[in-house]
This record gives sequence, C-alpha cells and structure tokens, in this order.
Amino acid sequence: MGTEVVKAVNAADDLEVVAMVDSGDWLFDIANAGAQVVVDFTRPDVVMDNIRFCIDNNIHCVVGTTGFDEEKLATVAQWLEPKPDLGVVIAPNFGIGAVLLMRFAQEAARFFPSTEIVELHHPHKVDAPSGTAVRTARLVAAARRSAGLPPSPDATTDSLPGARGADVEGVPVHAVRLTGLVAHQEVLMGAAGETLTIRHDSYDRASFMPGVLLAVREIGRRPGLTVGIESFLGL
Ligand SMILES: NC(=O)C1=CN([C@@H]2O[C@H](COP(=O)(O)OP(=O)(O)OC[C@H]3O[C@@H](n4cnc5c(N)ncnc54)[C@H](OP(=O)(O)O)[C@@H]3O)[C@@H](O)[C@H]2O)C=CC1
Ligand SMILES: O=C(O)C1=N[C@H](C(=O)O)C[C@H](O)C1
Repeated sequence: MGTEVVKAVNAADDLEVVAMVDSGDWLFDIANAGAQVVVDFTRPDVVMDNIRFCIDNNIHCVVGTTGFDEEKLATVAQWLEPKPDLGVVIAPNFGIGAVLLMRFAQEAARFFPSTEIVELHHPHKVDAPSGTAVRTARLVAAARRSAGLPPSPDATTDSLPGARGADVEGVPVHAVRLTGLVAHQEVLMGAAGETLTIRHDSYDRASFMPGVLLAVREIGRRPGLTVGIESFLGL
C-alpha cells in the first residue's frame, strides 16, 4: 500500500512526497522533511506509536492500518485533545465502493433477522478478520440494536471450532485467504423466503487511492479524530 500511495501522490499535481519511511527507518526523517500529512499503512502492532509521533510533531495523519478497537480510538482522541488544530483520520477502507457497502449494510440491517459477513483477501494479509469486516459487523450490530431486533435466530453451534466464524457483536464474520484475491467482502442478509447479498470487490490496490488522496487533501480542515471517510464523501 505504501508503494501505491507514493505512486498516487506523485501523480497528483497539488501534492508532494517529502519522505518515505519503512520499518527500521528513523521517524524523525518525516518531521525533518517538513511533512504536513503522514499516510500510514503499516501494521496493527506499530501504528499507535506512529500516530503518537505524528501528533507530538504536529503532523496530520491519514491512517489505513487496521486493528483499531474502541480503546485505541479513544486513546488517539485523547492524544489529540491538547492539539485543537490537528486531525487524524482512521479508515478501515478507503475504497469508495467499500464505504458504500458499509453504508448499505447499515441501512438494510434492520429489515433482516439474519446477517453474516464473508471477507476474502490475498494470502499475505496480516490480520483476520479484516478491519472492514469488523467495522461492517459493528455498524450492522448497532443498527440491529437501535431497531430493537432480537439476537439473530441462526444456530451458533459448530461441530468443528471456527466453522461458524468469529462473533463480532453477534454478527458472524468468516475470513477467506486465497491466492489470486485482492480484497473482497460480502454481506449476506436473510429473512423468510429471501436473501439480500451486498458485495464489493477491490481487484487492484489503485481502488483505495481516490479515498486516500481525498483524506490527505481534507484532513487539514478536519481537526480531531475522524473514523472512516464517510463524512469526507458527504455521507
Ligand atoms: N484502509 C484501507 O483501505 C486499507 C488498509 N490496509 C491495511 O494496511 C495495512 C498494511 O497493509 P499492506 O500494505 O498490505 O501490508 P504490507 O505488509 O505489504 O506493508 C506494510 C509495510 O509497513 C512497513 N512497516 C512495518 N513496521 C513499520 C514501522 N514501524 N514504521 C514504518 N513502516 C513499517 C513494512 O515494512 P517491512 O516489510 O520491512 O516490515 C511494510 O513495508 C494492513 O493493516 C492492511 O489491513 C490495506 C489495504 C487497504
Ligand atoms: O490488507 C488488506 O489488503 C486490506 N485491508 C483492509 C481491511 O483489513 O479491511 C482494507 C481492505 O480490505 C484491504
């Protein structure tokens, strides 16, 4: 993703790459280069340190790295409190289609007693389930709660552990890792006699770039913590 972001920024007339940092590199290279915005696609176990560094050095952050729970998000929001002009956006998916999939799933959830999520990715993915699947499940679960839906009626028992997927706030999430895939997700919803399937496919990492560039351009005007790029898209 880092390579793809550098390509996209280099191709944009109004943006400039001033530093590139990989594991083992010195983070101060970013501050010394005068970076205004850092884009982080690294690893869940290092991203918090990177964000802390950027906030301490007054650099806005666009974060695509996954692995954020409510506690980590609250920590970032707290770090930002003494810096009222600084912005951090943390988005589990910068693909416009994936953002829309999440919104459509959230809208549809209250009409269906059953929802399950299947995410499918390339075999080198470091985390499972994907950040997008976890966020989708949480949005669906929240929509179900606000609509007063009871827990889904589907069997949760499995004869082999894991067969029914991971339980994210009552929504089963299944992760497929397969050579040939990039990033894909299906949300399956069921009611008596009908199903609705919402699917998104990223066939190329270029799919994430319009969202990343939008966030880079926008973050200077969005102080505080923003989760997801929905608001940048006017959703
Ligand atoms: N939000 C979105 O739209 C998307 C999010 N992602 C997420 O982005 C993350 C990265 O994905 P991907 O690019 O495929 O993963 P890769 O493993 O291909 O790349 C991660 C890179 O981060 C580097 N890195 C590791 N630690 C540090 C550090 N401390 N400082 C700087 N660089 C570091 C790694 O270097 P080295 O190899 O030397 O360790 C590697 O080059 C994942 O969490 C993934 O889920 C991915 C696609 C889209
Ligand atoms: O690692 C990936 O590839 C991706 N990660 C993000 C996630 O975990 O949701 C976004 C997209 O699915 C690609």
